[in-house]
Amino acid sequence: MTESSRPTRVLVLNSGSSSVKYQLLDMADSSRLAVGLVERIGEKTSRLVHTPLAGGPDGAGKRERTGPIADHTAALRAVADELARDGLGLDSPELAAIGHRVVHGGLKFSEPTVVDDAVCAEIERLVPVAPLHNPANLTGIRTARELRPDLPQVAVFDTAFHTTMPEHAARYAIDIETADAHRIRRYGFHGTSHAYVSRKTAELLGKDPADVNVIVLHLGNGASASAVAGGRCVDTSMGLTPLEGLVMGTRSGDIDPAVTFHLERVAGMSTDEIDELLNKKSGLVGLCGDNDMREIRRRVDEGDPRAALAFDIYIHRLRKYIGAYTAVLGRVDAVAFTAGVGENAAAVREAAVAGLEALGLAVDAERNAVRSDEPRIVSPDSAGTVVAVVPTDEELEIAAQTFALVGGDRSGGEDRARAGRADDA
Ligand SMILES: Nc1ncnc2c1ncn2[C@@H]1O[C@H](COP(=O)(O)OP(=O)(O)O)[C@@H](O)[C@H]1O
Ligand SMILES: CC(=O)OP(=O)(O)O
Ligand SMILES: [Mg+2]
Repeated sequence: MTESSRPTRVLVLNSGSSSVKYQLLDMADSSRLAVGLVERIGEKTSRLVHTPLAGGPDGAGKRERTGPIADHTAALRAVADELARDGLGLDSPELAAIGHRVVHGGLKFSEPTVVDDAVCAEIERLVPVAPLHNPANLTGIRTARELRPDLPQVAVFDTAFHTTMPEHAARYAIDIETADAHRIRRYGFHGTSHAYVSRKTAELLGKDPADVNVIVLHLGNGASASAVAGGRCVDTSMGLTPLEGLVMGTRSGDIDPAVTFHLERVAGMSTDEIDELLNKKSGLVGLCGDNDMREIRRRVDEGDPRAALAFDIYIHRLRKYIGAYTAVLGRVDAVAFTAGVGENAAAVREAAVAGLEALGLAVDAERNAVRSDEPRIVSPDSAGTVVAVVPTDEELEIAAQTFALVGGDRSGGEDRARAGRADDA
């Protein structure tokens, strides 16, 4: 780095309840310098996998270490040590900022925001509506601030992209005073992915995002659908929390809310037990004991009826959302599949649109079977609506938003961040 050049590197942290995923990117050319993952934090068998990529994208220098990592603070210190071993330490003057995925930003944050004490306090206030995610996000931010107090830390919120939803999509039909008193409404999540994928889908179609209507199906462990009209989110399947909507790895998605009263009154379960049941013991794992779609497909192919039922319920819900968002959008230019399941499970894509020719939807078996990291069309040329696989890249999007906010130097970011905020949550 010469004296006049500005730092261009951004470290992105995605802290989950028991894991930290991270990437170091150079935003001068959007290249990746290192990627890694710490998993099973808090257990004896924690594992850190670190891959430096500066010497080439083959991952040849991959390093792995196992052994207890007590908490997220220890995990981030271990990540900092690994980066330092490659000469990419957090003390580097080439680091422009650290970007953090924050799952719940309420209504206050519709833009990426430079973190200060007030922002931390707001993320903390939202813990009850993102109990699996916000506490880990906050620990990541606090540790990173301790390690580099001089560096801008930018929070990029999962909820931000969905703040454009119209009131009729964002509100629940419950007593309006009660809802407002407790800020109960639909916020939506995975917004960084929905924004990135809807934009990439327009690119794949050779069109301006403003001219394209897309249904994005983000199918990972957590899963959500969104309806994006001309680049703006108009509806999404997750709600007050990431529990609503599609069937997920361990979450139920939509249920009759009276199921919870019934569990309490008739089954004698506590609120915490019901929370745990719906968030961690439901969805695919609750239905068939597995939450990994690869394993479920293997069992389906072997004729396992429980796995087949779980798969069918998952697909049925997905198809209902495709139908619903077709009605919400009126005209659908593309349906884009993304995240671990959406990008890799051809059987899910095929089943999700089977028999929907009347909606213009179909997959071409040969195209659908292709494995690739590139965005690609899997529908036949004759289909009225494009079905596409568009790999998501939340880390790149977080890095880009972070870098754009701090302007590649350490001034000005805060004012712009504040200007981007809505009035109140
Ligand atoms: N080849 C594959 N076929 C089917 N499913 C896959 C494949 N690879 C990954 N998955 C699914 O992707 C899921 C993880 O997706 P991902 O987007 O990484 O989730 P998250 O970010 O929520 O951890 C796994 O649970 C697994 O079911
Ligand atoms: C919001 C959410 O569900 O995130 P994840 O898929 O990472 O659990
Ligand atoms: Mg994910």
